Amino acid sequence: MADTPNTFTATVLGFPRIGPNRELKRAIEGYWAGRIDPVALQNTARDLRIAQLTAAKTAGLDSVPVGTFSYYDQMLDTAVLLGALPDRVAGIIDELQRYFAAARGNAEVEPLEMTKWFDTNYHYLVPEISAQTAFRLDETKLVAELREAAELGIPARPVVIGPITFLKLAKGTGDSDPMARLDDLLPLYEQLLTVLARVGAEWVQIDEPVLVTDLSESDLASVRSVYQRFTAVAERPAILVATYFGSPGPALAELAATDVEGVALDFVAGTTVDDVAALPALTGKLVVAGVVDGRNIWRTDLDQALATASTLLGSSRSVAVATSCSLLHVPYTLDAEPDIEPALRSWLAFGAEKITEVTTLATALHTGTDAVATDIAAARAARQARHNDSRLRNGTVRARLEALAPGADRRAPADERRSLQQAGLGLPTLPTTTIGSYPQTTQIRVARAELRKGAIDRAEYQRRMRAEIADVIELQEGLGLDVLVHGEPERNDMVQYFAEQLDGFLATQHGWVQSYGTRCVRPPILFGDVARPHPMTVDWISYAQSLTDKPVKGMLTGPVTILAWSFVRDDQPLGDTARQVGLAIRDETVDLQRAGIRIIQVDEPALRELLPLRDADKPAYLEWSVGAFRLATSGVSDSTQIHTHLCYSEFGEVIGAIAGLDADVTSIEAARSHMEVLDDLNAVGFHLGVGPGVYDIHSPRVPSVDEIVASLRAALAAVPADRLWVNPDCGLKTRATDEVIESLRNMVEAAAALR
Ligand SMILES: CN1c2c(nc(N)[nH]c2=O)NC[C@@H]1CNc1ccc(C(=O)N[C@@H](CCC(=O)N[C@@H](CCC(=O)N[C@@H](CCC(=O)O)C(=O)O)C(=O)O)C(=O)O)cc1
Ligand SMILES: N[C@@H](CCS)C(=O)O
Ligand SMILES: [Zn+2]
Repeated sequence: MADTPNTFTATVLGFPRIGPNRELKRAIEGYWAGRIDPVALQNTARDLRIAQLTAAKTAGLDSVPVGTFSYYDQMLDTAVLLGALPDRVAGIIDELQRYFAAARGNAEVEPLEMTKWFDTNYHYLVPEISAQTAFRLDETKLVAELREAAELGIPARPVVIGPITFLKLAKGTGDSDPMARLDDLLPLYEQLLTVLARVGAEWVQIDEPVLVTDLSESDLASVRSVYQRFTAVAERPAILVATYFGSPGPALAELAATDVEGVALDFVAGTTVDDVAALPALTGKLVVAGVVDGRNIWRTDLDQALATASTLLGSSRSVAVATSCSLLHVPYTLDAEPDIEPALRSWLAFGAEKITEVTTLATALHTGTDAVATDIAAARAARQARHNDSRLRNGTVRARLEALAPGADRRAPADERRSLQQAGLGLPTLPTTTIGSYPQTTQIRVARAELRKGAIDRAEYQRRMRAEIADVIELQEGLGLDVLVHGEPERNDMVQYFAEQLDGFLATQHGWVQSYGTRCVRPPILFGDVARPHPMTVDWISYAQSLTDKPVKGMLTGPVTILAWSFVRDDQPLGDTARQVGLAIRDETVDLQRAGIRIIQVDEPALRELLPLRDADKPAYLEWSVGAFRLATSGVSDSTQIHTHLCYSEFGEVIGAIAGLDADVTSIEAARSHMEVLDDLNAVGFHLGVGPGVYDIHSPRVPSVDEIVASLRAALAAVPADRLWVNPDCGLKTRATDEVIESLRNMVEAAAALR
């Protein structure tokens, strides 16, 4: 390692990988379905990587991340890199098949668990580490991608997830704590450093986002010892440790105390120039300044970003301009959105535009502002125009929120509501229901695509969706479910659907972002005050209710989830925006009730996801998030039953907040954690209705009646029968119709057997 490595000036921390037109999604799904062979898949992947590398170099990045491409997920790739796939897939000889078996399971093996990547809407696969995991370096993928970039003359910087993040996010199997295996993992990283140096890497980026969470003293000590140890490797690239999604807080001093050559810091999500100035030990290092937001889509305030970078230059040896995190979390380019109105468009920057912002800032920082004066002036004008735009403020909504009485988000005591609701609904004990969506068949998506292209008109679209609703109602009546749903066929997505109908939001046509594996979402852009110009769901639900005497649940997405899965405005506190969305949903509940709907479910699967990463910030978040939900659900009368639904997370830290939501019935993912959530709810005095998911909808496997009876018996050990509901873990939109019918038939039979 040379004493002074060549530094760089402009970079991003990682790239999206699905392809600008979701080419990778289509290729992988084609490979799974046997439509294309592995070579065709690999060719698509290579073409996407090469296009991206070339574009990055052309745009002027002088260090380009390599290795952030993935067929499914970067944590899974790291498990492959370290030989840490679970034994149950070891017998699968074909590498690609083994990889996808770990990712999504097959008829014989269970996949790895999936969970949210910090506070984002991206899901990673959770590595399983035991005392026996036999780590073994397999650098094939990373080295191949590095060589691929080198052949194109790209100044490539390999990226790997660091050992502390890898182990802290892993799940211990047996009694073992993954962190106990840290010392066993370090020689592999040391070996990797040497391999990368020999292939020509001048720098390596080691991602340690876990450093922005609260760490124990011993973990902090590991930060210093691990990275100091890495610097002792004789033949290695310069080391850049990357943190993102927050400030590394005390971990920064530990890194500063080592001889690593650089640190990447997120100045959008909390790190400050003072944090850097306070650590003289950083003076000799490269600071990669994440001043361009990698997670949101607003055009950067170049004046402010440049001020930050310039100040840093005063206290560091060198400064590179960068995005705050990988571009994984934003769409590829604004070029794909010709329909966005020009004024609004000028406020935005997607992936490609962010790369340009980075190079503009790097030029300004290192060469002077003259060369980019026009760009800086244009950004300033766009920001000013956004600030002054009348659509940002809706006086009526603000006045309505101001005028709300202090008790407006409270309902009568739960027991009073319960008797009223039971008298009105007359449900049996252990009522059966589903979470809302039924399979989103190709037929449904094609109808929507045809509507978009103008091949069918709105009346025809409505006719087809009504036919879907009628089928789903008939199916549920046939199965003997007690509380029915309309099946959500008309929804492209449970957030986008609402955003498309609310003022203050902008929906994109092609702004796809990976959520997990090949599944993508198009987060709407929340740019201004939110208002509901007209009812959003009443016609569909009323139609469904007209087909049956059983109660049909109105189905809405809650304010916290709408925010979590949108690009949110950055010019006011999120809690204020949440109240505006809460008010819009409240109006919808009132209209549903007026239309004769007696049960309304308001989904909040993202309640846990938005929980701040540091303990100190959690109480304030829980206060506003619970408040926004209560505002959304307290406009109806006490005889209307409010349900909520939570999934996709470990609920431990939000269990008190779930009780605080005060929903009459909460359906909650529980099957995979064997109903443990019920004990947690009991521990916080939860006494409302609860529907712990009795089977896992993430797998195509049909649960038997006996299995569901066993789940229900486990639930009955924690919850009295008069509070227990029977439902799957989550919606059924990603499942096939045949599986759904069989599974629900067994679920209804299991409930009947226990009654
Ligand atoms: C519950 N989850 C959600 C999250 N975030 C959201 N914003 N929404 C969610 O529901 N986060 C946590 C989880 C993540 N889970 C999932 C599960 C499934 C998907 C998924 O299936 N995504 C689809 C795209 C869904 C969609 O927007 N559909 C649109 C457009 C459909 C489309 O691509 N049409 C084609 C033409 C028709 C065809 O050939 O199928 C086209 O336009 O080219 C719609 O239905 O109209 C996916 O395909 O990835 C996401 C997150
Ligand atoms: N009502 C939604 C919730 C998903 S979390 C559904 O059933 O798909
Ligand atoms: Zn769910």
